[in-house]
Amino acid sequence: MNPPPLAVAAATVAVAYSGGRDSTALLHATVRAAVEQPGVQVIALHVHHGLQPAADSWLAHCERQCKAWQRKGWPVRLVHTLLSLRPVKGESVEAVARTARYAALARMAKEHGADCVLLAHHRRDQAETFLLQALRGAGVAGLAGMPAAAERDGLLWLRPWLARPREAIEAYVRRHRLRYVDDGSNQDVRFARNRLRHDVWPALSVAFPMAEASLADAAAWAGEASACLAELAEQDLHGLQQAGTLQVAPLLALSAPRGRNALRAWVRRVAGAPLSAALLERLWLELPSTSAGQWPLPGGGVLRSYRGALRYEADGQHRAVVSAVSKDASLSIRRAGRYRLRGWGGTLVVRRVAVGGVALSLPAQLQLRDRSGGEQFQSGPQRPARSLKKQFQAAGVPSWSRTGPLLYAGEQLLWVPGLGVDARAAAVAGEAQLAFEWIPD
Ligand SMILES: Nc1ncnc2c1ncn2[C@@H]1O[C@H](COP(=O)(O)OP(=O)(O)OP(=O)(O)O)[C@@H](O)[C@H]1O
Repeated sequence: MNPPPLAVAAATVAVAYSGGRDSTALLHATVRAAVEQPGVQVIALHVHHGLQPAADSWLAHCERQCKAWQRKGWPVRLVHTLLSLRPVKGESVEAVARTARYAALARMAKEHGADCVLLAHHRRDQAETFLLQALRGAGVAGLAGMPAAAERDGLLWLRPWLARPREAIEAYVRRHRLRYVDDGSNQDVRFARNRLRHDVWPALSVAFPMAEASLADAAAWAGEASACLAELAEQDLHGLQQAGTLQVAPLLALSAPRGRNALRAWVRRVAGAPLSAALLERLWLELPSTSAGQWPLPGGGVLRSYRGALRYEADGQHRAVVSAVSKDASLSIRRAGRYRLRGWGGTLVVRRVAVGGVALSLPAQLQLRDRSGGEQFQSGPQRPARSLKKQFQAAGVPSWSRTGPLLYAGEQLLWVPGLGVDARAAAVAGEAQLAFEWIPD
């Protein structure tokens, strides 16, 4: 089996290592590939969820395994986090564990200088995810399953074996006589994925021997469809957004599937959470006849329509929390993603773009500042630099769209919320570049 793509990774590569069969195989293959590339260090990240007594012995196993490989001179070390999760009644244990696990993995990776984390999901996991999503009635974004590569929390998350059949990983483990731990909770049929594995998959694979490959293909098609919908929404939102609001009349002039696609994407962007199917349905029915209305979002915040524009407002409780948190003065951005800045009361969304951004290297050390009054901003290459106040007035940026930090690299002003990139900092065409968007809470 091919080793994971270390070429894309930097000097330190992190592998999420539960001690189970798949991540043991991936860690082993990664460390062996690192042996061939002097200078590359592998860190095995283990999360102890604090949910099962047996988890102590899994951590001990992972420690022993990494020490044994170190004794062979292999460039690997274990880093772990102990959590003590106490899901409250009604919360899904799996969901709580997953959220906390990814947060712990991200924290450990960053602390130890890795900017890429490898996960050991394979083709069977993808096929199962597709089926589980379909059984939940998901749309194409859910059916797309897990991405092979994703940028999140300032890290690159890779699943190098996502297209590999499960049998190939089992064969690898046998060939190298790898020892791994068996998580007893995988037998617990209260969890949907375990029911699928134990009750459905054996029968399905006998009746349809190609099930794993076909379902993983279907997930890939759904992924393409989902990417097309996201692009279409991006294009549509370009003409529908005005100063942080969504213009209702042009939205409703789109065909229903296209308009709903744009509305879903906008809410996800401003509220940072998906719109439920039921609320989307309601909005689509009520927007045409409501001149001033409001629709609370289950995750907090409210959508308000007024004078033909739809706006998102975070709830008061949330705002109180924001004002109690101090404003970050610096930020390191090395890749696209959503950067939540609680003290500033919003989220900085960073995207890769072909034109109109700043060079990829500039945001690596950003300073975040409030307006002090003397700033000069240049809106185009042939334009004079003018005070921010004049630029805001000329561009008709309302006061509530002027919130958010000014972004600087050293003393160079890069970007201003509501105005965009300062022309003096703009990247040249063809250069790798990033664009920003400020979304207030
Ligand atoms: N406790 C953990 N600590 C670190 N990484 C984890 C942990 N649990 C899961 N992962 C990572 O997420 C991947 C998927 O986890 P999941 O629980 O779905 O699979 P799994 O069948 O337990 O995988 P494995 O056989 O490697 O344990 C794992 O392969 C591993 O890379």
